[in-house]
Amino acid sequence: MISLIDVSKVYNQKDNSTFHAIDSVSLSINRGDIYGIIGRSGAGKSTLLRLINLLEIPSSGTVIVDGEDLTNLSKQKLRHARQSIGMIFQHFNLVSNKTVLENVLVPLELARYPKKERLDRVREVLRFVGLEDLMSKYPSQLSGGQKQRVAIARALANKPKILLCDEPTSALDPNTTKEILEVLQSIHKELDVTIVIVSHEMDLIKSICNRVTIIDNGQVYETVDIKPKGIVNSDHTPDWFLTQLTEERESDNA
Ligand SMILES: Nc1ncnc2c1ncn2[C@@H]1O[C@H](COP(=O)(O)OP(=O)(O)OP(=O)(O)O)[C@@H](O)[C@H]1O
Repeated sequence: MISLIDVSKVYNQKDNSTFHAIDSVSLSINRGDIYGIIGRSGAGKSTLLRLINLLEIPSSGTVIVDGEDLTNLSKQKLRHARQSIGMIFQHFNLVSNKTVLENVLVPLELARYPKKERLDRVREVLRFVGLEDLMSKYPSQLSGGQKQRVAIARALANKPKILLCDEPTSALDPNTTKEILEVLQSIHKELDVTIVIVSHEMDLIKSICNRVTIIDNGQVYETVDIKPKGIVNSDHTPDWFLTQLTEERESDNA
């Protein structure tokens, strides 16, 4: 589904030296994978993800998505190919002065989706993420989890085959993280979308990914197949918080 062949991304530094953010990376992601990319801060995870849809143009190497060499396409053809690759971000990247409905409309307008069918499609994807009732709200009126759902709906609008997720739950609490992971899992199962997730959170990666690449210093350190553990139930109720805060005090007093 996705092949990166000997891909590098080199940045020019202010002192005229060069920095290899991604250094000769080759990897393949199969159709149907929930593929994790993990590594420490600055390892190159986000850069690698953005090379898959050419948000970052590789300095060298080849990026093949669904049989098409993206590195060889004209701007217009690349724009078209990108419609089958949705993306979500840590901080949601919604347009603040547009409503939920208008945010989800944007990619449909850009893709020249048939005008008469746009509203139905917006409703359909918002229903899928459970937000149909909030269509006329603005992002500032939503919780973090709701904002990420809108971002997911926007990413799904053009019926992508691949969803790229850059730290999708890093700005969310454990309860909301669980909800978003469940949405990602249903996208994978029900819509047959291949998912690539960048995260530094080991629990997240272990819960839903079936294959994981560890990135270090811009290079592939190792790729492993794993058995996803399932999404942990993190029902952090007020009682849970209280117990966490007081159990140490009680054992100190014992
Ligand atoms: N536009 C840029 N110009 C110069 N250097 C860059 C640019 N973008 C990223 N880098 C550098 O490339 C390296 C990899 O960055 P990247 O954001 O991909 O890492 P990461 O693993 O996602 O880190 P984090 O987990 O902290 O987000 C970092 O050292 C970063 O400073």
